Amino acid sequence: MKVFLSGSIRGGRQNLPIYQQMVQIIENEGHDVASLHVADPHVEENEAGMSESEIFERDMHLLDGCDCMVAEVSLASTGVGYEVCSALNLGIPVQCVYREGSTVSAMLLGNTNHLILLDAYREEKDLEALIRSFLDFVSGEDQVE
Ligand SMILES: O=c1[nH]c(=O)n([C@H]2C[C@H](O)[C@@H](COP(=O)(O)O)O2)cc1CO
Repeated sequence: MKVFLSGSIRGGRQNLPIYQQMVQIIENEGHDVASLHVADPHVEENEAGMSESEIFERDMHLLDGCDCMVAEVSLASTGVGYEVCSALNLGIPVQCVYREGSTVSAMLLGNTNHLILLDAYREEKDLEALIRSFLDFVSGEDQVE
């Protein structure tokens, strides 16, 4: 599957190691991350030559080609919120993961859309099982034969 990883950029980069770990988890499961730039420590320098609309169009185009989204929502990021909402509007299933105790928006926590799954993790090591379970569910691998 093609997976869109969504994570904060201008909302703060302090969780970059978590985004990098998420890429590893998704790739180890045999899937492709369409938005590798989110986990790139040099994303802002790399994209300095792109206009704001080029960044927006590139991401929306990438999202449109994805089977699902995994979003890290521990930090408040306008772009992540926009991407989650865009995925839901496109009918793309979204897993939102966040560290326990984070201040997560009610627009996510209170969202009853059947395509959104919210999963809190206590430690980074808990992420792998959560993400793997979501990817298996979306790809249909956990369905009874
Ligand atoms: O330079 C960028 N490149 C880019 O791909 N994005 C997308 C991907 C991220 O999942 C999300 C981050 O949004 P924000 O920058 O508002 O935290 O938006 C966001 C920016 C900057 O807003």
